[in-house]
Amino acid sequence: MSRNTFREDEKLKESINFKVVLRLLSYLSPHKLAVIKTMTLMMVVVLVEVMNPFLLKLAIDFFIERSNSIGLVYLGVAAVSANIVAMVCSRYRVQIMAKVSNGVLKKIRQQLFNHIQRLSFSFFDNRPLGKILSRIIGDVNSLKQLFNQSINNLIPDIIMLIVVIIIMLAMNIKLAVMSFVLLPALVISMFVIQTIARKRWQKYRQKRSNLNAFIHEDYSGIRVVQSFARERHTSKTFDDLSRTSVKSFLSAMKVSACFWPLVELSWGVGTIIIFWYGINLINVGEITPGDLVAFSGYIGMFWRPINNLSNFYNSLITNLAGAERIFEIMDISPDIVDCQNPKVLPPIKGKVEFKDVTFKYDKDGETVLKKVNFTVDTGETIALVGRTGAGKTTIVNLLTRFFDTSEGRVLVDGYDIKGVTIESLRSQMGIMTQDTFLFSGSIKENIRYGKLDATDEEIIGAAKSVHAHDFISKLKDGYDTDVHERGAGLSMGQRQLVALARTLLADPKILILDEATSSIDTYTEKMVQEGLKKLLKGRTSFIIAHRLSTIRGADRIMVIDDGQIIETGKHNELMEKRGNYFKLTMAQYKFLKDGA
Ligand SMILES: Nc1ncnc2c1ncn2[C@@H]1O[C@H](COP(=O)(O)OP(=O)(O)OP(=O)(O)O)[C@@H](O)[C@H]1O
Repeated sequence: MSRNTFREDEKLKESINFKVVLRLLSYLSPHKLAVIKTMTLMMVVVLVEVMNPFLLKLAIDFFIERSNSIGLVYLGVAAVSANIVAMVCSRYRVQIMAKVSNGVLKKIRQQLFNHIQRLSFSFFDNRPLGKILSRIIGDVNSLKQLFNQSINNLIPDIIMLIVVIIIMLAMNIKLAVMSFVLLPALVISMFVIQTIARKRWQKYRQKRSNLNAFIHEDYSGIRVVQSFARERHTSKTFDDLSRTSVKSFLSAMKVSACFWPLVELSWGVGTIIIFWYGINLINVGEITPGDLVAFSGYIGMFWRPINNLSNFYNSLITNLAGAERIFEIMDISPDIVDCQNPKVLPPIKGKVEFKDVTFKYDKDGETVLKKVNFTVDTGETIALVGRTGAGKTTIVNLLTRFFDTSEGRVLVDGYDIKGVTIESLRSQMGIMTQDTFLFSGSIKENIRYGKLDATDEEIIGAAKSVHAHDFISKLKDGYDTDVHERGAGLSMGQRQLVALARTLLADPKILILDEATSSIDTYTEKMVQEGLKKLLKGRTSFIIAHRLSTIRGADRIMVIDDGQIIETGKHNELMEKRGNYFKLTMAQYKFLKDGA
């Protein structure tokens, strides 16, 4: 999936990629038995269908002609019975296939979901969420059509076509050849129509995907849209995208609509030719009237699979593009993975070391951290300060292995974090950022996310520690109060208190608070700081805060500038030094004073 926004069309493939076809087919291998069953049932259906015109010929030429009504009744009963059997087989076949195709799709969707969850931040940073969603939902659904069509129609159609051609040739070569006269012209026109239509349908998909991406982006940023009163502006963008999408739909429809009339015309003209030529053959005694009636039945059976096959070809190309996009995502390896034979990080104490750490987000991009060195002892509280864009968040992103160092090493309790499993590393860390995300569900469930087997007492204990208990108890349903996705329904400060309780419940040995308390008012923050003080005991913690008043009590303050640590010390030491920290503090103090 290419990196883009709702303004750009995704690149789509034009030809059939057989590797993709094989990869798709491999999903059927656990269902071999079901596929064999379906094929057998389909053969029965095809056999009965092919038999019908022949039975009609028998009825006309043998029984009606000789006025043998008893024979006719027997033949009728046999034909009806055979068709009932075919109907039952057909129904059973559809049931089996529905089960198989849904099983396959469930597996693909699950694999895709699991895989995307493991992908690195950079994947999500570079792709609109709306487009990712259309992969998981839209593209997987389009595969359903492909699976159903290929197993339900493709094989029976091919078998039907071959059998019908053989029967027609066996019945009368001249009449058969006459039936095929229109075929080359039709195949060429179908091919032309399908090629144009396919391109247009692809265009429509691109436009629809852009529209999805825009809707998602707009709704995610709805607060910004409304606060700037930009509804009219976004409605216009929506209207433009929607109009383009409808336009591309209509343009594709226009071409596709030519398809059926063409087939029906060929079918009709073909049948007229057969009757005209057939009557001549009857007159010279070369065929019987029964032969002609049977032939007209076979001609329908001849055109139908041709039409289905060309439809299938079209759908194959269109839907394969969906499959390709799915596999393209599945083939993206996460940037951050466990090394070969990783160790499981044992329960840690919390010592952290950065050794000559250099880092760039992009290979050719700017160096964001330059040979950073520091050691943090177990239980120390470190504050990272510095102007915006200095590299503070990047430092903690490296510690949590959301990104890997470009050079140098990060050690936790002496273990190089690249040598241990990501799960054993991150499960011992608690990370809280400013954009607190709460899931839909009760407050209790949200706190329990930190420790899935936590008891109610533990949950309440954690909430009390961060002073969240008071406000939660005042809510109508207390801890069972429902919060909506992202925490709507709670104030920003309340959301952060819940998130703090969640993080503390996880009992991490290393705690990272990245602007985590920025939305808590000074009074609440004071309480939280009290609670945190108790809980930070015995934990190594990194606090990033622009509000310098919040980090005064830190054991050590590291001032970051341009990817380097330029000052280190306690608040008082740094203030006395009158260096960068002093300047930052004074600037903030002046700003607050002027603002007041
Ligand atoms: N995902 C990313 N891809 C590319 N560059 C990034 C990415 N994240 C951050 N950067 C760049 O890295 C530099 C350091 O960013 P970082 O987020 O570490 O700064 P910060 O000190 O935490 O800033 P702030 O106080 O504003 O949060 C910035 O120049 C930023 O533009």
